[in-house]
Amino acid sequence: MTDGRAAQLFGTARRIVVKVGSSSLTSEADGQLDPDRVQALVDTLAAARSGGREVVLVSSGAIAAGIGPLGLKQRPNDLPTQQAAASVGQGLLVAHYTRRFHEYGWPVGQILLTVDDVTRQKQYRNAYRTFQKLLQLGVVPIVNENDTVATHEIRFGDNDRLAALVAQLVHADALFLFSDVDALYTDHPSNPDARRISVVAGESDLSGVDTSRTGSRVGTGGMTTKIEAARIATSAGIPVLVTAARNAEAALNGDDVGTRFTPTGKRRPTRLLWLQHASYTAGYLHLDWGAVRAVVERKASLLPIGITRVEGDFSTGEPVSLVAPDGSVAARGLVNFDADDLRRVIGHSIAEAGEEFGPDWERVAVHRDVMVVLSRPRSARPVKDSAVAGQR
Ligand SMILES: Nc1ncnc2c1ncn2[C@@H]1O[C@H](COP(=O)(O)OP(=O)(O)O)[C@@H](O)[C@H]1O
Ligand SMILES: N[C@@H](CCC(=O)OP(=O)(O)O)C(=O)O
Repeated sequence: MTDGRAAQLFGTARRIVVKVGSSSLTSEADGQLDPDRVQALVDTLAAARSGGREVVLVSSGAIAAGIGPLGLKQRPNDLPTQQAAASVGQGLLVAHYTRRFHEYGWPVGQILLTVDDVTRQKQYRNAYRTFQKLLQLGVVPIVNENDTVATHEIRFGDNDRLAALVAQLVHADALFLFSDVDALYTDHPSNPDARRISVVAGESDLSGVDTSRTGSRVGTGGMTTKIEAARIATSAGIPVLVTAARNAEAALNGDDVGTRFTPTGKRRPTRLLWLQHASYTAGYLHLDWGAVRAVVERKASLLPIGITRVEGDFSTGEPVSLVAPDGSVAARGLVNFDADDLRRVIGHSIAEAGEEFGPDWERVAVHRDVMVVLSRPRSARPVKDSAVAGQR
């Protein structure tokens, strides 16, 4: 895709997901919600809505908005206080948005999501239908993680990845990630030698880019989570623009601002994409190499005979990771057995399982129709992948 075309895509995208970070909604002095910043963002988004575009806003800032009313000095670091601050702040945040959008005649609807809502098939479908209905009714959905009930194990923690999953979920034409920094740079922007990267067309454009320093006092994840979010969205064919919230109008117009991530994958039906990028896995099925090859190369269903070990305490229908003997995750899928039942049949053929336990047991462990093979095998235990059942 040429640069000009990519730019045009952002200017013409009809259904857009806009994510705004805490750093863009708060005042630098005290980290508390800044109504003027909220107003400036709403001015731009309401204009886009009035121009016929469908807007889904993923807004951080609940914890920041709770700082003042709770008399806290700064953003809390411990989970219970974060949950309390989010509980107080989320209502205030949405009240601001409701008032501002109302001035332009647009109703807003709050959607608080947990990891389960975008990882479990039934909840995913349910969330999809809710978004569809809201958009059909002309509502601007305002999304945040349900921080008040999220725990360390089952938490996105940052809204960047959540926004990418929401962009997939609603089949967005483009995803905008608004932050306090105007683009991705080759190094932390405080380094005078850091240069803006205007287009990322693939992984090679990211080689040598340093995002190790985290960002603002109130934000989470810095640029690292934005790049990960961009990977998720672009692999589903959705272009991503990272820039500062103050550039929102220019970004929505398709002007040359920020960093554009061009699609790397084709637009596909989203039925299984959530599985690929789900942070939550209910358990791990350790496979022998024969089973890995069958699943990855022949796109076959996974049979119990190819499983050497079952880890976790999952129920039928939950997402599990399929782990190769070298520890990489080769695929993810919805498991066809409860963990304890699966332990009884691993290493056996389907016929043997049927003979021993009855015809109900004659089934594959993970059917290929509910499995995604990962194009980039992942380490079995990335930080976010540690939410194994048993801790839940
Ligand atoms: N290579 C880089 N290019 C741009 N920003 C970077 C880079 N590395 C780290 N950062 C930091 O990432 C921050 C944005 O992330 P974050 O504070 O989490 O924002 P938000 O709250 O908008 O999600 C920037 O303010 C900047 O300090
Ligand atoms: N869900 C949290 C946001 C987490 C967070 O800080 O995200 P971000 O500012 O986007 O890096 C909140 O509303 O406070």
